[in-house]
Amino acid sequence: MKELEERIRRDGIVKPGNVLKVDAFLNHQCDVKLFDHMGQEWARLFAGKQIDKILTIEASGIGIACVAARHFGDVPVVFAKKAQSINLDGDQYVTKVYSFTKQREFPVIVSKRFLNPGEHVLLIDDFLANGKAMEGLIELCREAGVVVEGIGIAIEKGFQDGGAKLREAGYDLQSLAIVESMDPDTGEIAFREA
Ligand SMILES: O=P(O)(O)OC[C@H]1O[C@H](OP(=O)(O)OP(=O)(O)O)[C@H](O)[C@@H]1O
Ligand SMILES: O=c1[nH]c(=O)c2nc[nH]c2[nH]1
Repeated sequence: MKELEERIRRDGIVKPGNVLKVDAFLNHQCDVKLFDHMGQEWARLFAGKQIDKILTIEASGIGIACVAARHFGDVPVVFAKKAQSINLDGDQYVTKVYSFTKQREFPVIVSKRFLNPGEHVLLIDDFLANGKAMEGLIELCREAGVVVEGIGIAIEKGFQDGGAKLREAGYDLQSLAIVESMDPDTGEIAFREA
């Protein structure tokens, strides 16, 4: 998606350690108009699929998933929580995920009330790196008996192996921008050709 690639080139900062900082528009300050265009693009890419619900993971996936839902018939958005809370009651699907930016493991929790067997779910997130967040969500979906119709990612870092693993496993993975390489010294970013 050209608009997203141009925005990454303009406002993204390449940091050491394979980190792309896009907090000016994606995961701290949010450009809602850009999110809307991303939702529109996913709706085009997943056209014809049955999507009953969107599932994402806190924190950065939530805003993007909510705006995207407007393009999927206002389906509900469920986000997996990364901490237990007195507000989380009843039966839960729980797994663990290693957080790329926080560099530690978190529980990943969804109340059983919000994932019903047989539902068709679209997974959405801001980043795909090593695939740990997606693996966690897929595990919860497997436990719940829901069908993963597709995976929509804003930025995939193609030089990390999350995307390759998911495609190999047969998932319909649609990343709006795939960073092929990035250089923290020059700030140069190369995208995979569509
Ligand atoms: O493919 P992976 O290696 O799992 O990396 C991608 C995940 O990393 C980030 O989550 P993180 O927990 O770092 O930050 P967040 O709380 O801002 O979402 C991002 O939001 C994705 O969920
Ligand atoms: O802001 C971010 N930049 C990244 O490079 C990244 N990788 C996973 N999650 C990420 N979040």
